[in-house]
Amino acid sequence: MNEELIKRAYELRSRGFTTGEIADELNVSKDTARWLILQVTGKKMEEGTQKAPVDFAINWKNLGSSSTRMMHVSAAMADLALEYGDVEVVVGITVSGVPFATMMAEIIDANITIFHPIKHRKEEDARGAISSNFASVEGKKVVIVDDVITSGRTVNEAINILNDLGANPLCAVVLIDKKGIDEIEGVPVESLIRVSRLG
Ligand SMILES: O=P(O)(O)OC[C@H]1O[C@H](OP(=O)(O)OP(=O)(O)O)[C@H](O)[C@@H]1O
Repeated sequence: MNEELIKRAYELRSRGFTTGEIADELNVSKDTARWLILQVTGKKMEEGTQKAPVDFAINWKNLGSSSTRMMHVSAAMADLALEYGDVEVVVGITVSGVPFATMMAEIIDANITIFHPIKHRKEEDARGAISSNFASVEGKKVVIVDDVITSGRTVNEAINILNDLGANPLCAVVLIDKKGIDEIEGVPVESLIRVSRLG
């Protein structure tokens, strides 16, 4: 498995991806992305780089490649969200949170909108932003949806922007929470699969 990841990290690096982008693309931490790259750049004998960081690479392609499977899993995520009461707007984080959010909104008969995190925006002074093509969030009870939490930064950013826009974030729902957190900025985090460190 490591070999496959190392190869993918190398390919991404060859295509000009930064360490942060490789981490995002492979759903691993930046430390892990750095380690993967070092394995093929000849620097692997450097101190501290021989042992792989403790991390999990998430590959949900068997789910993402089937709309039927996505629908079932989105229904389970919607069910988690409904534990926090009526939801008015489902906020999908681009890119991978969007298909889950779209299906969840259909299942619970809520509106849908999309959040672009700052890392996907090009202008130097950009902040994360809610797309103007979709539902507005002001004064609305919203649920934030993404595929994976690694550091929690992206969900944290979404919560701050939604609060600034006058929304009421009820909870964040993700497929896999690699950080195993209960809440971010006072907003509960729910996941279908939660990874917990045992030591
Ligand atoms: O908890 P964090 O450390 O913030 O990482 C999690 C984020 O990273 C991934 O986004 P990315 O932009 O890599 O992928 P995507 O465009 O495929 O959604 C993932 O979809 C989350 O949005």
